[in-house]
Amino acid sequence: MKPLSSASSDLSPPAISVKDVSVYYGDVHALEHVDLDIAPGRICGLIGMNGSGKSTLFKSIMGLVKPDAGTVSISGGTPAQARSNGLISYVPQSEDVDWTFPISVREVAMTGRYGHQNFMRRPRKADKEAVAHALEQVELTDLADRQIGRLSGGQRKRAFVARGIAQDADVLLLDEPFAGVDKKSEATIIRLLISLAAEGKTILISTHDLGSLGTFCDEAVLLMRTVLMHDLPGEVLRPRVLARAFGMDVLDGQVVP
Ligand SMILES: Nc1ncnc2c1ncn2[C@@H]1O[C@H](COP(=O)(O)OP(=O)(O)OP(=O)(O)O)[C@@H](O)[C@H]1O
Repeated sequence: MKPLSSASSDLSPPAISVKDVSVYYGDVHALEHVDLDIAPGRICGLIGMNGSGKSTLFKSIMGLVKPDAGTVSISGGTPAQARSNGLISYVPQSEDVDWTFPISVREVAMTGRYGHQNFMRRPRKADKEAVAHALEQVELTDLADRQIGRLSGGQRKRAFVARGIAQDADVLLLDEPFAGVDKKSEATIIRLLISLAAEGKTILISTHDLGSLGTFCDEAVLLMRTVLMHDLPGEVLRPRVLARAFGMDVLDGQVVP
């Protein structure tokens, strides 16, 4: 496991940099003064109880929610620049996806190639090869032509991970990719994340599965509207820290909603 390094080298900016970000939904203070730097090539686990602001943080990093205060940068640029340059990919929570949309698994993965295509968006050989490779990696080649809604929970998550791989994004955000997912899909996703990080990709992943987090993350962040702790997983996952953050909601290493 790599040691925690909050700062990147002087030459390269952090892959993800969140500076004093606050987000309000009316009178709900979802995030307050969040500071977080993640260096390139790291896998960072994001934990926090329900409503602690994890999804809001992802959406702020993606530029889908505009912070009321503070700034976000992705490899030194704005989230909008990162999105239009295909630098960042997002696996949203299942509830945020319209599963009835008439799009196949292959087409979902192909949306990751939009940044590589011209305005006509006609897939070229390189796009088709990247998608085929991504589907193979997530073990969905056999289901490539199936409508996305006709997949299991784990297969749906893997389809979105395939989109990120096909996109060749530098930064991957995964919002609870293990929720409702079988152990095989979870193991496939974890294996892929480790190999993507070894290639230099940066990964921020939220999960309620605290047991698995310690096995593959380089660092962990405990969020409760603000960053309570950012350290090695072994430090953040200490029972005393978790008991303070989650109260009675930690049972056998699992956060119970
Ligand atoms: N669109 C919205 N409008 C109003 N309030 C919102 C909205 N989205 C989130 N909230 C509120 O903001 C706070 C943070 O929500 P968020 O979804 O970011 O938390 P979370 O940590 O992802 O939760 P969970 O673990 O349940 O997914 C909560 O109090 C939530 O009720």
